[in-house]
Amino acid sequence: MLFSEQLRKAVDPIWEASFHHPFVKELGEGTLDLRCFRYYVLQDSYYLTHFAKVQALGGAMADDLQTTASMAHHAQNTYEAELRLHETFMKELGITEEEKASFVPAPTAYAYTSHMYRAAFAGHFGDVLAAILPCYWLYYEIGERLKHCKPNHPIYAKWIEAYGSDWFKQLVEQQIARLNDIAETVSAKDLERMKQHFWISSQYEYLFWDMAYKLEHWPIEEEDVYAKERA
Ligand SMILES: Cc1ncc(C[n+]2csc(CCO)c2C)c(N)n1
Repeated sequence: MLFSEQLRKAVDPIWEASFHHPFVKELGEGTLDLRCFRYYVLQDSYYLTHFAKVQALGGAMADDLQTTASMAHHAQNTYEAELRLHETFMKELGITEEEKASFVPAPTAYAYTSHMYRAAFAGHFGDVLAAILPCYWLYYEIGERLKHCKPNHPIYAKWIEAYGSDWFKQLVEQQIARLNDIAETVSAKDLERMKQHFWISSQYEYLFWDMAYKLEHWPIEEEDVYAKERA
């Protein structure tokens, strides 16, 4: 069994939980509360900024120049495809500069991005790839599942379109193939560590939906901007 297949099997219950999370289901149905999506877009912009940095770190850690160049290209892609999409959403949702300036990463967004840096710190390029692969792969599977949903909210339809597209499929396949190539060359101990990064990232992907659905916040905050909305 390919290393990627072993990983996919190990996280199946976690990914199933993501597929059935109310955030994902309601996004597909178009019934998701816009406050949750708005919150998600802000937290995800923070996440993507760090994701691009981790991709660039991975590029710096790669053994060959082709992979370095490819990872740098992927980092640019995160900016061009996803962060720009979020910028459009922010405009459409009327998120103000003031709101952006007072942004605070939520506990889960902070923990998830920290996990990716920690994986990078663990050793080699394979660690980085294993930690970032669920982001590509899970979103691809969600995109495939939601592809046929026609939520009557244009923002949700645009989100689904982004992840259900063919360019995205190629991106995911390329990273899976890369991970399998690396798996052939590293030790059993390395593979175990990579498996753990993948598993933890999968758990955080689930937590990320949950964070947005519940408008998660730190237990003690000077000014809780979401307190009024939760009340
Ligand atoms: C929490 C969270 N996880 C995964 C993605 C999806 N994603 C993030 S970077 C990347 C690769 C380059 O586009 C992909 C697919 C997201 N947006 N937010």
